[in-house]
Amino acid sequence: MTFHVLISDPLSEEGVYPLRHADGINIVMETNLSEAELAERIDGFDALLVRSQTQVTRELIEKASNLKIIGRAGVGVDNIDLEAATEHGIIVVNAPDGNTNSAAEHTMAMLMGMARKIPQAYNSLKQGKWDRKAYVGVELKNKTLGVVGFGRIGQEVAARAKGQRMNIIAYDPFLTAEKAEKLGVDFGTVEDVLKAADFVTVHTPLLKETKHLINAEAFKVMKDGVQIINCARGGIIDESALYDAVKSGKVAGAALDVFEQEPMVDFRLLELPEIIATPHLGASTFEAQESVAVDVSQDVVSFVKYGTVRNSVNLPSVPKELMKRIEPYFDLAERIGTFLTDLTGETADEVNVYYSGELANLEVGPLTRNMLKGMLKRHLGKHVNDVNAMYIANQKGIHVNEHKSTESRGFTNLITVEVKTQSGTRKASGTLLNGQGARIVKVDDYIVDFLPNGHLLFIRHNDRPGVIGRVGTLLGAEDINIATMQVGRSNAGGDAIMMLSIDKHADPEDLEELKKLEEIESVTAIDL
Ligand SMILES: NC(=O)C1=CN([C@@H]2O[C@H](COP(=O)(O)OP(=O)(O)OC[C@H]3O[C@@H](n4cnc5c(N)ncnc54)[C@H](O)[C@@H]3O)[C@@H](O)[C@H]2O)C=CC1
Ligand SMILES: O=C(O)CCC(=O)C(=O)O
Repeated sequence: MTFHVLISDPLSEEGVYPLRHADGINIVMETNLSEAELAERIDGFDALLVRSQTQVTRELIEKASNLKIIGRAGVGVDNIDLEAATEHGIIVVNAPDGNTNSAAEHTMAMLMGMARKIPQAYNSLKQGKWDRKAYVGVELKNKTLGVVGFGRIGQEVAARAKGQRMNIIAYDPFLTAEKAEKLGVDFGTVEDVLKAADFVTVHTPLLKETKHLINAEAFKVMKDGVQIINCARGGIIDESALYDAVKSGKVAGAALDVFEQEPMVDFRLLELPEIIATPHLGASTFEAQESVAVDVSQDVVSFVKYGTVRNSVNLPSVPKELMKRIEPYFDLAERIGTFLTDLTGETADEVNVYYSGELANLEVGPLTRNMLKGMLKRHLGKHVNDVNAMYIANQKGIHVNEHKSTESRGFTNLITVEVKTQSGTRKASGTLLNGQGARIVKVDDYIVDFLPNGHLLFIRHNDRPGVIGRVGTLLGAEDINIATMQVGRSNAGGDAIMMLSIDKHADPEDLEELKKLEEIESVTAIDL
């Protein structure tokens, strides 16, 4: 089957090499589509690759009934509705490191260009003026650079600024005293940073919390004559507050690569000679563009070939080594989930997943997601996958808890899922037998041993002589052949179960006669 990829923003041709050379992938590059045209075209595509221009909105995602993966050739995913993607089970991948260097270099270029008024001087010179007095700058040496957002780019900028003999003070919620000391920077609160800095540079993502982080209040805290840079995202700095701060002389210079609205429509800020700007060029180098496009292309290829990705934004990525160890359990976990849904015939209020033996030492999140996928797909169909299984469970008010114990109960590995519903608690345990595949080894409190696949009948009955024979006869009368049968009981003459594997699906009417038998309490058909 061909996997169709739509590329809707310009990506480096070298960067899409991995896609072009993978079997079964068809690429369509259409980089001039309007929002409406894209919405018309999107259905039928399995993957969509974008940069920052294409707005991947909820409306677009809802029209994309085949979409499985969105690749962002870059870092910021604020142009993608992540919640809508997750809800629809679409993996979003980005390229977190490919443009770090370029963005840091661009920030330094903006810092130096701003401090020495290079764009302004160049413009003046081009107009035939030899004006040296108007373009006196300031040195960076011994000045303090305040870095707000000390992730990949913030740290790279700081390292370069130290080369200019600047002092660095940074704020990031993840920056600790120990890390700051190791990196040779001071650290403090946002306010500490804004107060101390001669130059401020922001390197956070645009989030609810960072929108207008630099606003009129923040400008008040800063030194008079501060200069400010935004090479991260438009909206982190409140543009209207910046305009006023520059006009009033509080801010002596600003260097902007990104804007609240892109492409820019309101050029008012650029009427101020103190402001220099570029049209979102932070990542626009041949190297960065090739690197980010290669990264997302490789993730799409890996998704098509192996179903795994490296840089998912809405699904925790699983290291290769871990993946090798837990992948064999995916199918078992999913089947236990489906088995329990059929067995209970109800939706769960609470699900407890117990991992024992060697699984207790591993990160088991991906297994829990696969189990939930199995559990939810019965009612929600193919729409559920491991990207949205946990999200959907939470949305539906199902509490999911993971528990681990190294005690192996005689098995080298064991997954036990306990489901609490309105009518009670049911559970099933499964294991992966070396070389023999998956087995369900316990249902409720009964020890069993059956393959979790095909057509199954779970029968609860009273332990009486002859009941097994009568079940066989009645199924025979319905032309249902029994392949295997397991029985278990609490005590002789007490509650008992039969686990039958049968050769074809049993319709409810086929089971009516069975249910009428005096000893039978319940009959549940399960198809895995
Ligand atoms: N102009 C351009 O072309 C480019 C812009 N970018 C933008 O640069 C930004 C940073 O990218 P990276 O450094 O790669 O990301 P990153 O994820 O490595 O770093 C972001 C840092 O911001 C911190 N942060 C989050 N909320 C914060 C808050 N309220 N206050 C202070 N810090 C906060 C995070 O803890 C994190 O350490 C992103 O917005 C990205 O989209 C990235 C590449 C190119
Ligand atoms: O695609 C681009 O050129 C923009 C890069 C960017 O802003 C990012 O990676 O967050």
